Amino acid sequence: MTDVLLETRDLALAYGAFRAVDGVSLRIARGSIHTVIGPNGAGKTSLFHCLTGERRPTAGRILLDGREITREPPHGRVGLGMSRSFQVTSLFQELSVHENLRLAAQGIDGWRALNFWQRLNKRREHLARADEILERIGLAERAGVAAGELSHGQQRILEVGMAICPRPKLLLLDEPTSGMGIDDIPSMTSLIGELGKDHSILLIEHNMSIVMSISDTITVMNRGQVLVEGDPETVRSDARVRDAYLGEAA
Ligand SMILES: Nc1ncnc2c1ncn2[C@@H]1O[C@H](COP(=O)(O)OP(=O)(O)OP(=O)(O)O)[C@@H](O)[C@H]1O
Repeated sequence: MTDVLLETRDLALAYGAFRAVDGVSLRIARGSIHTVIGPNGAGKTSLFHCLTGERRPTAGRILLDGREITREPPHGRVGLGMSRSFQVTSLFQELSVHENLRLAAQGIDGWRALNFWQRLNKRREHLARADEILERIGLAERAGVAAGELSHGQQRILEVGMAICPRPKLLLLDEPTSGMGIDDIPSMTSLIGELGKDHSILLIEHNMSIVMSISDTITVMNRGQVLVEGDPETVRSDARVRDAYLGEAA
């Protein structure tokens, strides 16, 4: 085992002649919260899509735990321990909060192949996992409510809970606070900070106060490339970062 959980080497994604991701080399340390920021159009979402397997990079490599996954399809990456929460809501709206979590815990067990007793044991395990996650994400009191009845912010929190149910090696979060009301943002921030204690997380986030308060490492992208990387203090005080964001405002 190395300390680097996810690595990209000279990763590129071109749309026609335009290189949205242009030679990005990242090293995500095991056990860290690593955030990618950058002005609009910097290439963050394109990078994220390469990592999840939704987009095939035009050049470069991706390694998870030292294993090449560059050509692995999205479901293969999930099987290898990468889990993501979605920007668009992906819950079963009619099912209860608890049932959504149980289904997520059941995830990739492929339990149709198991015998009856194993199935029963697995079911107990999944129920226990759902209970544990309910507590962890602070939705225990809403366990029996249909997911569709939750506030938007609570739905986003449930999505993160579902993403951690199968005990992923790496949790990928794409703008978990997008569309959230100001009142819900602190719960999401503290949830991610809390999860960072025993998970490795790659986060894409616009909200600077969140980024600065919970990240161990920040990679700043600009025009498809890595502009600066370091801890929050280093990034905050870097003139190139200020210039990139000022350029965006202009
Ligand atoms: N499917 C596509 N076809 C062509 N160009 C695209 C496509 N998707 C994104 N782009 C372009 O690639 C560049 C990077 O976009 P991307 O969405 O990755 O940036 P981003 O950093 O996530 O931006 P934002 O913060 O606005 O979401 C932008 O100039 C965008 O217009």
